[in-house]
Amino acid sequence: MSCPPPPPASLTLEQISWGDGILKPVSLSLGPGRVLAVLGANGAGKSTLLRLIYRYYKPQAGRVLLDGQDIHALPARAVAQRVAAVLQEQPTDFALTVAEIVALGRAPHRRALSGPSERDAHIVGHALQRLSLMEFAQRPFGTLSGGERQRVMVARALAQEPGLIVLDEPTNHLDIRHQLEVLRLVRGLGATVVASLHDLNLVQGFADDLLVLQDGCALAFGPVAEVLTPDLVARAFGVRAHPRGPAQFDFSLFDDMQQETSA
Ligand SMILES: Nc1ncnc2c1ncn2[C@@H]1O[C@H](COP(=O)(O)OP(=O)(O)OP(=O)(O)O)[C@@H](O)[C@H]1O
Repeated sequence: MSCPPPPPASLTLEQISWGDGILKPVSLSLGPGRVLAVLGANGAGKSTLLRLIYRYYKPQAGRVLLDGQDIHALPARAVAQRVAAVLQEQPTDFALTVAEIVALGRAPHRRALSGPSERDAHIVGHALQRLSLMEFAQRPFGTLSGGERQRVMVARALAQEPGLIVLDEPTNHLDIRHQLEVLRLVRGLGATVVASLHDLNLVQGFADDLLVLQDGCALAFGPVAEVLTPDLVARAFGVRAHPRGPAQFDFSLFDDMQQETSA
């Protein structure tokens, strides 16, 4: 059964602010399929911004537009059909199996009181496969490692078939191979993506655009290659960015390397 991917969403933030200065007015526009990384020191306002985008918070002022429509003028269910969030907080219902957690991603698409359809089961199976979780499908979620749980959360978002996927530090708990795999997978979904990251080295190769926050203010926004400069790193994080020395490595997946070698 083929499942055409959902169309990517466009996202516009119009002067959104929250919490009496915790997030000061931020504006930006992302075209369908763009990947935005959000960077900033601890407490800069990244999670707050993400919560406004996935409709967990309502802006104190301003609007979040999804495909041109204010998300607070839309029913919550309509937003849930278009926006998936992968959060740092994970489900506490540890008794559910991995397959059951991933199947929760289908909930916004189901009619009240109706059970999972054949298509739902297919999409859940596909999401488990893409995150290499088939062997864990019947394991209780609570028995998984932190990294395995994080992959389950990404699989649940995938099962939701979103047009916009919001991820709060998606590489937390992941070893270097799974970090690269998850970011490549998220990038390859074709959805519009907003992800907060702490590792500056992961931004290049993952994101098209970069938003840097500092003390709740947008310090910079634009294409990664233009925005991510030593000067910006110094201002946002208070550290000096050095060119890589001989004991430093850039990492890539083996199949990426094979493609590069055969190119
Ligand atoms: N509900 C709240 N009430 C009061 N202060 C809050 C609330 N939510 C967030 N804050 C404060 O707002 C600031 C921004 O928090 P936020 O979680 O958005 O930062 P962050 O950039 O995601 O940080 P980190 O990298 O540490 O996860 C922090 O100083 C935080 O303590």
